[in-house]
Amino acid sequence: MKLRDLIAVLDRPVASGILDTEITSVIYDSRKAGPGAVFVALRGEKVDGHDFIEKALKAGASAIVAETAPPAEGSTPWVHVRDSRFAMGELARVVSGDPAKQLLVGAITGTNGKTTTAFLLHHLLNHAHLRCGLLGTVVYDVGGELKTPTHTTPEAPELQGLLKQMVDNGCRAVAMEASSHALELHRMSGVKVDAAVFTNLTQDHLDFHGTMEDYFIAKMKLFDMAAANPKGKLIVNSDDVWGRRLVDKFKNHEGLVTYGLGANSTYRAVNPRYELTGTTFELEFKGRSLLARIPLIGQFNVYNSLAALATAHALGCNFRDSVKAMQQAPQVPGRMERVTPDNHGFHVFVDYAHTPDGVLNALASARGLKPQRLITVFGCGGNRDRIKRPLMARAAEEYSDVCILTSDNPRMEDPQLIMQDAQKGFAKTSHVLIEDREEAIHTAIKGAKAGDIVVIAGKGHEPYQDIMGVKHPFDDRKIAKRLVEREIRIKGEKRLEARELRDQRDGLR
Ligand SMILES: CC(=O)N[C@H]1[C@@H](OP(=O)(O)OP(=O)(O)OC[C@H]2O[C@@H](n3ccc(=O)[nH]c3=O)[C@H](O)[C@@H]2O)O[C@H](CO)[C@@H](O)[C@@H]1O[C@H](C)C(=O)N[C@@H](C)C(=O)N[C@H](CCC(=O)O)C(=O)O
Ligand SMILES: Nc1ncnc2c1ncn2[C@@H]1O[C@H](COP(=O)(O)OP(=O)(O)OP(=O)(O)O)[C@@H](O)[C@H]1O
Ligand SMILES: N[C@H](CCC[C@H](N)C(=O)O)C(=O)O
Ligand SMILES: [Mg+2]
Repeated sequence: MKLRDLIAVLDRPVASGILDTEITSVIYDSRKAGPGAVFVALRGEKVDGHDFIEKALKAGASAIVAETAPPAEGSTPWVHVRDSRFAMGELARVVSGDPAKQLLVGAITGTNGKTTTAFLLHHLLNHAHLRCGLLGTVVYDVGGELKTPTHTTPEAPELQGLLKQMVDNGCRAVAMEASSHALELHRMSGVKVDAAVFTNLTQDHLDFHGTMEDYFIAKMKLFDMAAANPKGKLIVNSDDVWGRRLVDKFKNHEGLVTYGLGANSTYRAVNPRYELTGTTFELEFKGRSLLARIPLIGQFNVYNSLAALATAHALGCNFRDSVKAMQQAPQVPGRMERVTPDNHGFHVFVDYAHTPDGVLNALASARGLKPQRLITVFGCGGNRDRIKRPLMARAAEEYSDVCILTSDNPRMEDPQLIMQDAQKGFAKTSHVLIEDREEAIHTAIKGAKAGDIVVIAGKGHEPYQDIMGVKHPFDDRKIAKRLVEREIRIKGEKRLEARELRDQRDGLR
């Protein structure tokens, strides 16, 4: 496509140089530059992409998009824009042929529950024979082909490329997470959103957004996008206080639907029953009531299921069929994932709770299963929101009988200092500090007795531990399974030894 045609989509660009240049890709990293690429200079948190324009050109980039005017001399194709991140979204969309136009786009935002709801929606849409892609924290599925994610919501050029692959692979829909970073940084700009879903808003990412209000404003952008689509649907958790603000803002929008456990929701769950193997509840909708069963644990998964069901319905799936299909919902990797066999004496769950509210919800769910004792292993990530650390400790001890505070991904920080930050939130004394995460998990499992539940929170599906920028292989689920098997073996051996001793003693009598 010619640069001239491509930039027609931008708002008042100031272009110079040869505009008939052929453009085949949009990039924002000079190290990936080559012929056919338009390099978009982004002002970053660490460096300024404008400082890499020369490098991009030397590497063969065909054109530049920048927030600065071109140097006086030179004939480089150059497009001067007001906001290069926003421009990048539009350019990436057009270069990829606007794939979202050919897909039903269900996008989920909120502090917690995005991944789970996206997985559930993906399941329901596939079940309704709407071949569906999935983009989020755990996996990118572009229609049968799986990829390891770089971000929860990737940068615009990658995002548009993935959507295009979905279209090429015959997908008709996509279930995607819209992170607040992505919304703030215009990674989704230009994407046509058919259904915007709001799960909840609680404290996280204040290092990036500064205040809860700004964090909320970032999330709200997804709803402006859906509201701009004449067929757009807005699906909101009306039990959440921030959700109610969304409801208020869009109360006159005909695509607005709500869900929750509260009395006035469009989709409402009542009488939930929580068991080790799943949850049942009655689902009320327009005076009808259906019995729903999900193989997922905890009240928060009732919310995630309601969100997915309401969205699938809004996107045209048969409601009754979807409710039935929820019985076969997939286990979301690392979200209250049980690693112990059904008949085991105590149970171990691996969960991704890494916010105060996430921890509270995960542990409340475990409590709902009525354990003898609840043993929690958790830590806080480095180089991220520091304010949440003591709040996570507070949340952990609220429901736990024993808390083992350990290291999560310390990244470039000292794990001892992160733990000290968190420790300030403990009001009681029933906690232990063990920096080595494997040792912490081992201590919890060794100490667990029949009837107990161990929750290992924070890293869920992550297969690594990020220490000083190096990702060391580390998987809570694999480690917990291995340690449980070891305990079973040791206990078995001890029982055998005791029996042999008894037999010997009896033989001696
Ligand atoms: C806070 C944040 O989101 N940062 C994003 C931001 O990085 P940055 O502002 O620090 O960029 P920078 O390193 O200063 O570089 C500025 C520009 O110079 C360019 N550059 C740099 C060096 C060079 O040699 N050549 C060159 O062209 C870079 O490619 C970039 O375009 O822009 C980068 C490129 O556009 C992103 O990759 C990066 O995501 C980083 C990796 C990240 O960790 N983001 C996380 C926090 C994130 O986005 N998380 C959310 C999920 C959050 C949730 O759980 O809800 C997500 O969607 O994944
Ligand atoms: N609806 C919910 N409300 C509150 N907590 C939830 C909800 N759903 C999940 N959680 C908790 O939050 C954790 C993260 O869930 P999930 O991965 O689905 O959310 P997410 O929004 O995608 O998170 P992230 O932004 O980190 O990717 C879960 O492991 C669980 O402990
Ligand atoms: N999406 C989350 C992941 C946190 C996972 C946790 N294990 C940590 O490292 O803090 C974030 O970027 O804050
Ligand atoms: Mg996620």
